[in-house]
Amino acid sequence: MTNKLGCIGGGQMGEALIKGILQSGLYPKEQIVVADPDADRRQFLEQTYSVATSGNSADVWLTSDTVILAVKPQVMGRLLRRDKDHVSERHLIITIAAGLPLSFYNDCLNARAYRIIRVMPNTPALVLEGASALSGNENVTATDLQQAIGIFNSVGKAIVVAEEYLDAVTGLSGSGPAYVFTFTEAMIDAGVKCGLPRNVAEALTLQTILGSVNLLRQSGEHPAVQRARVTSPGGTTIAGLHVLERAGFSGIIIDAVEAATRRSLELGGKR
Ligand SMILES: NC(=O)C1=CN([C@@H]2O[C@H](COP(=O)(O)OP(=O)(O)OC[C@H]3O[C@@H](n4cnc5c(N)ncnc54)[C@H](OP(=O)(O)O)[C@@H]3O)[C@@H](O)[C@H]2O)C=CC1
Ligand SMILES: O=C(O)[C@@H]1CCC=N1
Repeated sequence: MTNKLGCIGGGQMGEALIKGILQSGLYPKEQIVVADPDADRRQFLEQTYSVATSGNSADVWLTSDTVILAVKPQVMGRLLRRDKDHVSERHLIITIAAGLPLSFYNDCLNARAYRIIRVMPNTPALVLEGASALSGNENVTATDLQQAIGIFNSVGKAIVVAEEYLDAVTGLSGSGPAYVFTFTEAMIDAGVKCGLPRNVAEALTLQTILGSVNLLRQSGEHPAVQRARVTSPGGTTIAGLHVLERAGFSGIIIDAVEAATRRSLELGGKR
């Protein structure tokens, strides 16, 4: 047992997980190694997080018992077929790639006995507020699952789901931060359009979103109940909500999550 955590792919999500894991203290920097082909990227990761890096993913398999696969789904097959001689039963393989089913990994590695956990995290892991759902294959033990839950709980909240749900998770919470950022940007612009200085619009928008989420969490009430409390008869809110619903706001959000879920299924070759 080396107890090292390896990450193959030091891009947006690899970095988010490393930063979050270091911040949480789950692994010290000495126990983390990251592989990425881009020398500038490796230098950035070394300088920013003081972790070891390598341009060759084989180094990660050699030094680590737990390996997070954080490369794009489109390059995963090539990577696994190239690295398969370095992979063994001692590895706990954790993949965060969108769409690719657990069966894909065993097919690429020509093996049935590997312990593989598929996870869909999201970028708020950077600030320890990530949302992750995960599912393991038939070889995964309760200890493996606890280890993966520990890693993703260290950067937010992790839940175990049946694998069949992971494409919908990808469409909802994996891609979700992008919808929230788009909504946030639109709210800020709306404040500016209505005459607020940009910094005022930004501060009010961020606090409104944060406060609304905390209110939902702490009250435990359905969003519709809280929405009704904001909406005075004949008042301002109903005027705004009328415009949102006439434009199909709820339907657009549902369509977006459904489209992203469909794309995840496509990436996995299911449609
Ligand atoms: N971004 C997100 O919000 C989320 C992403 N994911 C999943 O995480 C994975 C990574 O996504 P993301 O971080 O956004 O993508 P990025 O493109 O930012 O990161 C992928 C990194 O992997 C590197 N890479 C490519 N080939 C290899 C290789 N053979 N060995 C080691 N590293 C390699 C890439 O280098 P180079 O660019 O030089 O090729 C790049 O730095 C994807 O599978 C995605 O589906 C999951 C949840 C959320
Ligand atoms: O856009 C993507 O494909 C990845 C997966 C979920 C979030 N980002």
